[in-house]
Amino acid sequence: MSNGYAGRAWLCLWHAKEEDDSIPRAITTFLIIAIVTLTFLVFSVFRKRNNSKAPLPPGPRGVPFLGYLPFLGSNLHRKFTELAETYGPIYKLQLGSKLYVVVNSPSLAKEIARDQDMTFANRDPNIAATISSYGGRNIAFASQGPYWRNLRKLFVRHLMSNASLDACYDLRRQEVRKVLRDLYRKSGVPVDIGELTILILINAMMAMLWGGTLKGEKREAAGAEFRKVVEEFMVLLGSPNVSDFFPALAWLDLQGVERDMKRVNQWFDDFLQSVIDCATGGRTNELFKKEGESERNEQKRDFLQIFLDVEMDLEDNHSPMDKNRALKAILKDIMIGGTDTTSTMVEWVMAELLRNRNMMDKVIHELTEVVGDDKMVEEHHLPKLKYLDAVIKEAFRLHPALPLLVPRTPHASCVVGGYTIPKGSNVFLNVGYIHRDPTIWDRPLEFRPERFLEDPSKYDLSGNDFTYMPFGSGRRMCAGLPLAERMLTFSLASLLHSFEWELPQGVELELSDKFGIVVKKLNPLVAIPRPSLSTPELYMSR
Ligand code: HEM
Repeated sequence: MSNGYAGRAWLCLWHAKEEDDSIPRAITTFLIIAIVTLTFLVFSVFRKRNNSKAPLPPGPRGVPFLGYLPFLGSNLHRKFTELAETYGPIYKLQLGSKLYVVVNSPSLAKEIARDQDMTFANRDPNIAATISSYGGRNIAFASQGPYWRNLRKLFVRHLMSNASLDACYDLRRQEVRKVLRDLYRKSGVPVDIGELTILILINAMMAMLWGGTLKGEKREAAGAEFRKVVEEFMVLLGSPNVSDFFPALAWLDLQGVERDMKRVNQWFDDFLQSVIDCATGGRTNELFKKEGESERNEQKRDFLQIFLDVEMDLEDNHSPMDKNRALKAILKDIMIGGTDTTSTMVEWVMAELLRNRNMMDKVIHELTEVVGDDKMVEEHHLPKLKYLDAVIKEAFRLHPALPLLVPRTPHASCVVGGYTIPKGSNVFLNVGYIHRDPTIWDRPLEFRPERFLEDPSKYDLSGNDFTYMPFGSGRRMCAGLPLAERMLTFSLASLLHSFEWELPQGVELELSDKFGIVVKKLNPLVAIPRPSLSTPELYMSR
């Protein structure tokens, strides 16, 4: 019987005389209620089956409208760890109108980053990231597809290859040597290690990006300005923004994040454009003509020059303007993705070594053996520094710069660990938690580099072992790993070989951290350098 027919029958019977029709009327009413209920039940079961057989992951309850937002606090990584203790290997959080899923076990991380890597290969950039990436058009935030694939291929093949990195070694070495010279002059004076290393990283990155293009004072001036801009950029990228949790309110830009990011981004953009113009000797639309070629320095091939010479296959649109934008997006990927992360790790390693003097002694002993105290560190020494390598790996385990990686977004609903992860949700791989899991690591809170020496082939940084992945894993893992490894080890080896480091008198070293897009030490590390090389002339070498 259709609902329309049942409805008409019920109306007829209802208007019949009460005394004649009370029984049929009751039966009909009962039948109609039964049919409507049955239809509703069948429909909801059918809908549930159609959607998925698996439930959503468990998770804490929030409050109406805001979800779990009021309970998150400012140290996201610690809150996520606390929740993992209660809800287990996978849980969900409703934050405003968005659903977040946190994964806390190696086996589920493998399901995401290997078994279903393709499904989870998208990102959902927040508003600040969307602005800074030209609407998700850089490597870090582009959705997977031909554009992202080609951009990443270009980056990895042409910039991160051993040949390219060897070709620009001289450019980054000069920057490290310059800092060592300055430090020599400041011997005995307390130094903020974080400030020192971000300076090394920004100057070295700038040298590699356009060091053969922009020289001398122009570059020095740009370095100081750049540091301020990169800092502001990182704060804006990591700020919790109401507009991200409630897209319907985004037009109000309540915290002004969108406004501020547009301003900072404009500075960045103008600067990059002027460097590109300088390299090409022409305007944007002449980018891929070879007019500026004669002025280029072929001896020191910077990244910009490598890029300008490469055929860019960006698939969707081949207009010169688009290539120009892709180029700027990649330059930003390197400046933003590569400087703060690497310098933060230098600071963590130095802090752990200053706290564990016996390990510091072992590192110094190894450097003396491999390099000699009458020489400066060179990149060819690095593969022989096995103990320093283990110290760095252990620092990545206990203090991963991005303990939640960069969230991934599935392009379709799927099932992980028996739970549905809906399309479009944001998925965090909680690497910080996995790296301290006592079921995986013996005495996980101890800093013990020896664990990486026991079986050196077991752990590397390439994300193949899901118990250890400070650079992520799968197709979205860090694209800059080869450069990060070289820069981090070279900077640390140079600082530790050229100087003895000690804490200022009375300073108590503690290792608490603070959450941000990169997790840093809460209190800056301050230490005093004293020259340790055999002759002062070595510090003056270039
Ligand atoms: C110690 C230094 C660094 C650490 C700890 C680090 C860590 C990471 C992590 C965890 C991710 C996300 C991986 C994922 O989602 O699975 C990432 C992505 C990325 N990193 Fe790094 N990174 C470092 C240095 C660098 C450097 C030096 C560069 C550039 C030269 C760089 C460029 C990128 C890019 C472009 C992405 C996005 C990849 C994509 O989405 O396809 N990173 N990095």
